[in-house]
Amino acid sequence: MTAPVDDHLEEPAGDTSDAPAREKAATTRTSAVKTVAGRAKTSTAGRAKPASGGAKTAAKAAAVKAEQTKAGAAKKTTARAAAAKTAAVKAAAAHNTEAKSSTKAATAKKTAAKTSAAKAAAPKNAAAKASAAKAAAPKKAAAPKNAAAKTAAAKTAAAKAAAAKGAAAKAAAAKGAATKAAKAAAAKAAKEDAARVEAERPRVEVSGGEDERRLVAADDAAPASDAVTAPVEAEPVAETDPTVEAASVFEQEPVAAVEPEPEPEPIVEPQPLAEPQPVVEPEPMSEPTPEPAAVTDTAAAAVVTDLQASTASDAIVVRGLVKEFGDQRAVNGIDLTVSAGSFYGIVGPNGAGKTTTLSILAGLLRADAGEIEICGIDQAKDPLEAKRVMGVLPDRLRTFDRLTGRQLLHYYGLLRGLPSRVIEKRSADLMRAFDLSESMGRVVSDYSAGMTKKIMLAGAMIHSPRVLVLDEPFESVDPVSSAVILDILRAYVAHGGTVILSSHGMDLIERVCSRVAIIVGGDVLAEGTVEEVRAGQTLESRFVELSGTAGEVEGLEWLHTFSD
Ligand SMILES: Nc1ncnc2c1ncn2[C@@H]1O[C@H](COP(=O)(O)OP(=O)(O)OP(=O)(O)O)[C@@H](O)[C@H]1O
Repeated sequence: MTAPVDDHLEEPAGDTSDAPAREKAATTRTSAVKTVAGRAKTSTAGRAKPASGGAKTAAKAAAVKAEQTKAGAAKKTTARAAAAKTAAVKAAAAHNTEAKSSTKAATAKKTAAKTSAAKAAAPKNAAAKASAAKAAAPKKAAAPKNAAAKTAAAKTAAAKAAAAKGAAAKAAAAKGAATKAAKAAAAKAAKEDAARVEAERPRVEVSGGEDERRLVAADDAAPASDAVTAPVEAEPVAETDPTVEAASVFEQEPVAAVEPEPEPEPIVEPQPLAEPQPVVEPEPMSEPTPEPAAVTDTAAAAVVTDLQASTASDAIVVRGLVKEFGDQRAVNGIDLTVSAGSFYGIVGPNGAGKTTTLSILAGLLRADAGEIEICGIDQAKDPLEAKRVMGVLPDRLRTFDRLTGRQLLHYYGLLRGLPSRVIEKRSADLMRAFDLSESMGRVVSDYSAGMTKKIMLAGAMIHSPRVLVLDEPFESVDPVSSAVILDILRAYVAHGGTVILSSHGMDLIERVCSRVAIIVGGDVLAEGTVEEVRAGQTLESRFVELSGTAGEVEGLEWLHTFSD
C-alpha cells in the first residue's frame, strides 16, 4: 500500500490549521456584528415596507426610536412606548436584555458607547447569544410590519416629518459610532478567540514523516468550512475527545472533497481490465445488514465481489525475477504462475526471499531483472494499472496509525476511488467480519499487532480487487479471527479472486492452498500442488528437508546457568 499512499499525499493542502481558527473567530465576530446590524435593518424595514409617503416616513421615525431605545438609558421611556407600539421595538428590547445579562457587558459599554450594536459585538462569548437573538429577532421584527405602519399613520405628517428628520440625524450619528465601536470590539474579540481556539485545537498529528503530517493537516482544515456556517456550534469541538472528534472531522472532510454533488452516486469502481466484464457491485447500500451471529458467512459474502467474469486464466505470471541488495541476492531468478481463482502459498525459512518477492509483485519494490504480469497487465509497462487490480497486505505494518480504524479504512477507500457511501458500507462489513467494530473509533497505534494486521487486511480488501497479495496475513492473529479471515478468503477465491500469500503456518498452507512454492535462499526448490510438493510427507517435514536450516543448539549451555 505504500506507493498509492504516497501518491495520494501529494493532494492535501499544506498546514492551514491556523487559518481556519482565525477565520472561524473572525467569522464569529462578524456574525455578531451582522446580527445587530441586521436587527436594526429589520426594524426599519419592518416599518417602512408597508407604508408609502407619510407612513414610510413614520416607519423610519419608529425605527429611529427603536435605535434610541437600544442606545441609551435616557431614552428608556420613549423606548418602552415604542416597544408597546411595535413588535420590532420589542425585539430590540429583548436584545437589550440579553446583552445586559452578558458577563462581558461592561466591556461593551466602555467600547461601544452604550449602543446596542457594540453591546452585542463586544462580549467575548456573545456568539451563542447573538445566534439565539439572530434566530429570535427576525421573527419578532417581521410580524409588526403593519402595526408599525398603522401606528405611524395615526400621527400627523408634519410631526412625523419633523421627528424623522431629527431622529435620522441622531440615528446616523449613533450608527456611525456603533459601527466603529463594534468593529473595534469585534477585532479585539476575534484576536482573542483565534488565540484561544488555536490553544484548544485538538492535536491529531501522525507520526512517521512529513507526508503523513500533511494528511492530518488536511483533516485539521476540515472544520474551517463548518466554522463558517456554524461558528457557535464549532466551539465545543476543542472540549471533546480529540480522537472521537478527529473521526468525525475526517468523515466530513473527504465526503465534501470527493462528493461535491451528493445526489448522483458516481461509483468509481476500479475497472482494471479492458476485456473482462466490469466488476459488478451488488448494490452495496441495499444489501441486508448481516447479523453479528452469522458474521463469518454473511460478512464474507458482503465483502467479496463476484469475480467469475475474469477471463484471465493466469492472475500472476512471474518470469526470471531477480533482486539484489548490495552483495545479497534476495531473489535469484524466480518463476511463478498463479491461476486466477486460486489460493497460492509461498513458504520458506527466514530470509528466504518471500517478502522481497511479494513486495516486487505488489509494486513496492523494483526488480533488477524479470517480468511480471498481473491479470494480463505488464507491470513494467503499466504499473499503476497493475496496482489497481491488487490489494496488498505488506509485511511490515507501517500505516497511518494515528488515524482511527474508521478513518484508515475510509482513507484506503478514497485512495481506491470509492464513493464515501460505499466505503462506509464496506468498512462496516469488514469491521464486523474482523471483529473490530468496537475499535473503529480508536487510533490504530493503540491496536494490538493482530488488530493492526486485521485492519490493514480490511484495507487491502475494501476495493474488492482481483488479486490479494498478503504477506503473512495470519501472523499475530488469534485463531478465531484467523478462521474468519480464512472463510472470507475462501469465499473470495470461490468467486474468482486470487490470493497469493506467504506464511510460516504449514498446517494452514496445507489446508487452504491449492498450490505452494518452497523458496530457500532466493530459489524455488519445490513448486506445484500441495500433494506434489509434500511428496508423501507433511508439508512441514518437506519444508525442513528442503530448507535444511536446523539451528545449532549446542554451545548454549550457559543459558542454563541462571547467573543471577
Ligand atoms: N531492504 C533491504 N536491504 C538489504 N537487504 C534486504 C532488504 N530487504 C531484504 N533484504 C535481504 O534479503 C533477503 C530476503 O529477505 P526477505 O525479507 O525477502 O525474507 P523473508 O523470506 O521474507 O524472511 P522472513 O520469513 O523472515 O520474513 C534477506 O537476506 C534480507 O536480509
